[in-house]
Amino acid sequence: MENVDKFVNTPFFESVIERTEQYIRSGFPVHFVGPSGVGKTSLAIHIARKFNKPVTILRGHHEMSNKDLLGQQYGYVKKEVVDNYIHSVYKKEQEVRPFWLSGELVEAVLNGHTVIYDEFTRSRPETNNIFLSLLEEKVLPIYGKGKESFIECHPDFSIIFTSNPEEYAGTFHTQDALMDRLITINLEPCDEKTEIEIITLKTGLERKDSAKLVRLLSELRSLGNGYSPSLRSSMMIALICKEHSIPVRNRDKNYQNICLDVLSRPIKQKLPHLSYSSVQEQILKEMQKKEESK
Ligand SMILES: Nc1ncnc2c1ncn2[C@@H]1O[C@H](COP(=O)(O)OP(=O)(O)OP(=O)(O)O)[C@@H](O)[C@H]1O
Repeated sequence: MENVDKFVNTPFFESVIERTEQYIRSGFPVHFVGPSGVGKTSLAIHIARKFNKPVTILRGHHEMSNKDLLGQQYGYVKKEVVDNYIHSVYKKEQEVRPFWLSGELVEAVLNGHTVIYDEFTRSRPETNNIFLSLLEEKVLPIYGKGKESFIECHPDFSIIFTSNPEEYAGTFHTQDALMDRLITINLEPCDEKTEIEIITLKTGLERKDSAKLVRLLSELRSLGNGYSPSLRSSMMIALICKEHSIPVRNRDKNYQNICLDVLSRPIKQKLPHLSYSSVQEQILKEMQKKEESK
């Protein structure tokens, strides 16, 4: 689908985009924090493109190490020069030196890329330590490469971090010193109008059907705490309905089944005291309520 990568911009995003651009142009790194599926990565990519520099995306994970970011020795290269120009003289010179493969962050720092470090709290704090000097002193320390111990940061280099809130499974507590260097913006879930726009544009579902789906999701989100089911869930349902010509009608059995399959897990997460079947009853009850109130 042609609109898959398109960022849907509505008044909801205007202020945060403007502020982020200002902070970055003043040389400060920005950090978007928010629940899963709220649109942090999409927003970061959209803003990063505005700087007209190559965009490097790093994705944090438990196994990420300094070697991934900075590079590492990757075997050896051997150079051999044989001089046999005069028959009676045979000279051979050999040079063996370690082959260094630069990490992605090095390229980005040297060449002034805009970096998105997505889900950075999924990397270990000790891995993220290198950002302390990069963000403050504008130098990147290079370990294990002999004499050259740091590289200077290109003036165009900028960086946007994203993360889920700390209580999310699989995230590490970030060192205060790193948090202190970032401007952290808490991303709230978008408003209904924006969600309808995103679904309509990205899945091709008719606007009135997107609106119906978003209303149902909003009701279900108001049960329990937190932002769930996410925008990802509404897009999944919309795309399946669109591609298989399933009517977005609360009494339609196929539509009900898709909603139950996609929504039961996230709703159960919000309402852990309920059994799986009670969660499904709750979803169906909400769907019936909507149908009656039409
Ligand atoms: N403004 C937008 N325009 C178009 N699509 C969007 C927009 N915001 C979010 N989306 C879509 O919603 C889905 C979730 O967005 P995204 O991956 O950016 O969320 P996230 O907050 O980074 O999630 P996670 O924390 O799980 O990585 C994606 O399919 C994305 O394309």
